Amino acid sequence: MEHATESEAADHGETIYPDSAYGSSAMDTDTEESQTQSSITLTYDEELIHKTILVGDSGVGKTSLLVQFDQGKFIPGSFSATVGIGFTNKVVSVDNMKVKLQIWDTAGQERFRSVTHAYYRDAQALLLLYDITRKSSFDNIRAWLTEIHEYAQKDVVIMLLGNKSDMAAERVIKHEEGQKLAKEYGVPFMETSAKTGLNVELAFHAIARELTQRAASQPHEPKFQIHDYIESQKQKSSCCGGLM
Ligand SMILES: Nc1nc2c(ncn2[C@@H]2O[C@H](COP(=O)(O)OP(=O)(O)OP(=O)(O)O)[C@@H](O)[C@H]2O)c(=O)[nH]1
Repeated sequence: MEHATESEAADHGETIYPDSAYGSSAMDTDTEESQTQSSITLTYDEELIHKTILVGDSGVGKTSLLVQFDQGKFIPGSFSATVGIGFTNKVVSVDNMKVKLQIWDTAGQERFRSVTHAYYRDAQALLLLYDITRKSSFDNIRAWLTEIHEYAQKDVVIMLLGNKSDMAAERVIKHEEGQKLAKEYGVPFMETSAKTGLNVELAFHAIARELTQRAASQPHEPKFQIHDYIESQKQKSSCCGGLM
């Protein structure tokens, strides 16, 4: 099994999340409005912690998407590949309930694959990203899905995201291609931009809502329809802003 060391990270000029593979992380910011770990202790129900993992090829924008969701900003400039794995906690509201998303950001590079596989089985949701300007990242989605089916829980919620939608001039993967692939695998799909923030909140809120409804619903109750929710919220946000 490959392990990332700090000296290895320094050699490659990469970002490392110290000790994150063993349960703590430099990225553990535990925020709704950047709350600290201690201030949040009593504000959420322990049962409503949902583990979500970001996966996809190196450079598709996983870290950037998480930073945009957590801090509402995009840091342009040189690309610093993730080493190993790190997590960020973020509290979101679902129907007036506080729900904590523990979001694991994985390294897309092949050499860290065995490290990240170990985290799949605890994940309740998985955001699978490709870059709309890089065909290879889209072509690799099938291989990612094969891995996911091998290592993750059977009922894991998967969402396909075509990131970097702001880069219209460099686009090589059409929106419809992403939609078609997602349909083939029966997973929800949307295009996102970690730069402009397009659909970033929506992606994470849809996951939070789906997992919360699953946790709370009775067998006879109608199931939450994540596809319908995403479509309705896309329409709302293009007209009025804000998530319901
Ligand atoms: N224009 C644009 N650039 C983006 C977007 N998302 C990420 N980038 C850029 O793409 C590069 C890679 O982004 P990262 O977030 O580091 O990619 P990653 O998937 O976390 O990469 P690994 O850590 O190696 O797995 C960086 O230079 C980002 O600034 C986006 O939505 N739009």
